[in-house]
Amino acid sequence: MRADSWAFQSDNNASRAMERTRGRLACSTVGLWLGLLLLCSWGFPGSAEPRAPPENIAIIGAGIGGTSAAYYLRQKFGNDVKIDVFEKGEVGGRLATVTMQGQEYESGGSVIHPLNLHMKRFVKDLGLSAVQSPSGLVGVYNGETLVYEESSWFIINMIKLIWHYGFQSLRMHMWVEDILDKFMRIYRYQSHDYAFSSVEKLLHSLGGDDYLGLFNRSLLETLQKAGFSEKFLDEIITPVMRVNYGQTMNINGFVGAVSMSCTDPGLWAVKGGNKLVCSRLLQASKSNLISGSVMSIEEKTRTKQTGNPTKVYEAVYQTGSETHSAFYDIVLVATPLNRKMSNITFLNFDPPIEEFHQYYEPLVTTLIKGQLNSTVFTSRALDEFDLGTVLTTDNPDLFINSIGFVSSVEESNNPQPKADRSHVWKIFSAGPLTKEQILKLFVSYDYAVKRSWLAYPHYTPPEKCPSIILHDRLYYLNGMEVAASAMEVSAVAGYNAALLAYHRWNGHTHMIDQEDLYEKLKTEL
Ligand SMILES: Cc1cc2nc3c(=O)[nH]c(=O)nc-3n(C[C@H](O)[C@H](O)[C@H](O)COP(=O)(O)OP(=O)(O)OC[C@H]3O[C@@H](n4cnc5c(N)ncnc54)[C@H](O)[C@@H]3O)c2cc1C
Ligand SMILES: CC(C)=CCC/C(C)=C/CC/C(C)=C/CSC[C@H](N)C(=O)O
Repeated sequence: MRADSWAFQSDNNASRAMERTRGRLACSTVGLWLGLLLLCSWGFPGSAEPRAPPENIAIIGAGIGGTSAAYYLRQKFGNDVKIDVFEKGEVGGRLATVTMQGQEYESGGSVIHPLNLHMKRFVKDLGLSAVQSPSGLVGVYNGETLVYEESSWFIINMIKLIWHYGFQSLRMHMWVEDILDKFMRIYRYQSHDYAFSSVEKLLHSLGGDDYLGLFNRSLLETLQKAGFSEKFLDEIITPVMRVNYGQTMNINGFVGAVSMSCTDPGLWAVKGGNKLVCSRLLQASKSNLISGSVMSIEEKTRTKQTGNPTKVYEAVYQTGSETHSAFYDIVLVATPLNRKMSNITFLNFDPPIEEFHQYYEPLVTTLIKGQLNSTVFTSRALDEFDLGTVLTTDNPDLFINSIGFVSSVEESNNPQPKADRSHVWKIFSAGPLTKEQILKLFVSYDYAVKRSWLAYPHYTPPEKCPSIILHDRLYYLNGMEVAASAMEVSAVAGYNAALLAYHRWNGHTHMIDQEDLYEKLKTEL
């Protein structure tokens, strides 16, 4: 009510009324100030003045997941927080190279999709450059013969594909494109700072129940229901799953689509090696790299300089033969949690943090410089053999998943064979190759280098992804690999965990697990 409306009343009434008004105004002014004070200390919804940042954050693992999380945590929390990144092996993790005759070759994560926007952005912002991945002709071998061979003539290829499989190849392409389009919604959500507390909620936000359904059903079931023929699935889809994930069509439909997207043109890699992205992210985030293995995490109460008792996490870690410990306000676990890969114990949590038993598929990468014995695959002589990659069908007699020629991390074009027609070839197999097996594949060879991996989750849908929030301020990134394992997915997981940690620290609940984000953000520029 406005005070001037009382001016027409009698003096007494007016003065009493004025007093009442002043009283009310005083009350409401006090109320207003109190309200303002409270809002300042709690934060305005939406435009929050963040609470003081955490003092110390730990990230366990310096692969692409951990280093991208460090980068985004720095952006969100600013320069006052100390970020320690623990790494028990090499920075890069599953992004790694092997050296042959002074040249480096990718032995882990190799190819990046042209629409992997986080990786693209990293390369641009961190002063790196991209090289095109080799795109030789592809053939499919079933143990007896090449059941499919690509031609260098686009039109002949189309005719061959339609002749063998009708329009299934085109339909497959459209199916993958739709899934990729929806995946790309995550970039919009993340650029608006939205975070998700579970992988299921993230997938659901991308495309609703159908999208989540992809993750819960096998690729085989999904594609059979969609009417793809057994011949097409055996001769085209299975070989692609074998080269990319070393598994069959029993993997989930989402990772199946991610794998199929590797048949798109324009795949690329980072000049000098993909692992450079990780070391540059560490530098750019001004993190402190600790070369050590984290053994346990336990919640403790500590009295900080302010005198207030505060809950923190104690990380016990080993560097060489020495054991140390340090305290953190927030911890991000950026490595698969299983005994063989990270062996981290969560001590005295109530309720206990569950043990994860995700089985990771053993896979061996062998790089060989030599002259291929093309007669293994075809009766044609080597000088008529023009395939750059041979994929294989699901035949138990075959001892390789694939073989393909590769270029070094410095080469920017398709590798040229040497005068003796020798190339560097990369072979994926479930186990290490014996000398006899190598001699079967090569007429002669100069060098062979192998690297064994626990490469990807063994996919067995329907699956439940581990929670991203393991405890109050303790986060887990690699549950996302249960949906699909790829560099870009780890970068998405790293960004999501950084946003989640930031919003939960500041109480921004409205930025977490928003429903219908796609619709809500449609009108935003
Ligand atoms: C052979 C192979 C080929 C691949 N090809 C591709 C590809 O072409 N394209 C693609 O996109 N993806 C590919 N991938 C998948 C991709 O490499 C991974 O999805 C991605 O690199 C995983 O990154 P990450 O940071 O989540 O995990 P990791 O890279 O595994 O990082 C985890 C890190 O944590 C460290 N660590 C573990 N425990 C501890 C501990 N207790 N204390 C301290 N440190 C610890 C590890 O040493 C490791 O460095 C491939 C993977 C393999 C193995
Ligand atoms: C996340 C999205 C939408 C796309 C990523 C596509 C991609 C690059 C997936 C990687 C799949 C993978 C694990 C490939 C391993 S083998 C790669 C290559 N054939 C090689 O020879 O090294």
